[in-house]
Amino acid sequence: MPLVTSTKMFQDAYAGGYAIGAFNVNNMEIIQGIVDAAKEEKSPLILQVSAGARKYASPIYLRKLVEAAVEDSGLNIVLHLDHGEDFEICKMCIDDGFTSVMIDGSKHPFEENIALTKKVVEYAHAKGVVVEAELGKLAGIEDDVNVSEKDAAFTDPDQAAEFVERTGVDSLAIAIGTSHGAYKFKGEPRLDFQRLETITKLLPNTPLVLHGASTVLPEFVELCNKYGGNIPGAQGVPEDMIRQAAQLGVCKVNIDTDLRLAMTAAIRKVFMESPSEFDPRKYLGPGRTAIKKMVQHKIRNVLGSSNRL
Ligand SMILES: O=C(CO)COP(=O)(O)O
Ligand SMILES: O=C[C@H](O)COP(=O)(O)O
Ligand SMILES: [Zn+2]
Ligand SMILES: [Zn+2]
Repeated sequence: MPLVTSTKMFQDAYAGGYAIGAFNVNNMEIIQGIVDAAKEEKSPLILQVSAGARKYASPIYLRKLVEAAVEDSGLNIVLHLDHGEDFEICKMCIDDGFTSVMIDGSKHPFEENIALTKKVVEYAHAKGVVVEAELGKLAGIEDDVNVSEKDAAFTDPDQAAEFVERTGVDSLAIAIGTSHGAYKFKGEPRLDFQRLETITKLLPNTPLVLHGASTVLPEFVELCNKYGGNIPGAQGVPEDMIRQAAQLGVCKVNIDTDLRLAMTAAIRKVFMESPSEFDPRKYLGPGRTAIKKMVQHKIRNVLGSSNRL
């Protein structure tokens, strides 16, 4: 089985009202945990690599590990660049065999974002690679932010329609109130579902992407803290909101923080309970198992992508 693009995965997910998990990978244990879970759940899968991950593990190691995962699992897997910030990194990944890239031009003015995205789309499509772009600012929106500030940060539906039309991009990451990391909301979690519905109406059949979609399950924060961690006040996107988003055109759900928390909790537990242990396999192994359980939970209970191969 080869690396594949997300085109068919997204079509099926859109029609079925479920979403595909896009999980960030940084090393062998993380990749193995995720792929094992997807295999057991018979789920489509996107593995995504950030610039930071490429710097940490080196591009060739990550690519070869993902190739090994494809060969070993027999799964169709999408290899995706997460948050590519310029044309060069997108080109590098496309030339390197990635099947999907994100060009994140969201920090640029609208017209510049369009020009940059279009350039990546032209290069990628010529090589059979698909492209995700982003419109709107993902930074966490606090309760005391007023309506016009929120309007400026969240994705404008009319602009989204124009953006997709003019760039020919394959999927679009939108800002409706999520943010990266473990501290997403100060008060009650809230996402702008009305905005999401408007975007979906204006862009029927365009797969939407939700970044910053970790739930930050209290159980795992508590485990980290119990075993010597210090992560106070962490809060993520409730699982029901992810389910709701998947019904409204969101086909790709990005998850990194929840994997980090699961792995960290498991490793902390070994360190606390077995202080004389110093074989890395004895803590990286449980870390890998924790990743697998977390991904299995997401696929089965939140994203709805089990048995969708
Ligand atoms: O959006 C993400 C990667 O692009 C990850 O989001 P989380 O920090 O919520 O896991
Ligand atoms: O969107 C960000 C992802 O969580 C990746 O994070 P990173 O840049 O620390 O690798
Ligand atoms: Zn962004
Ligand atoms: Zn992201």
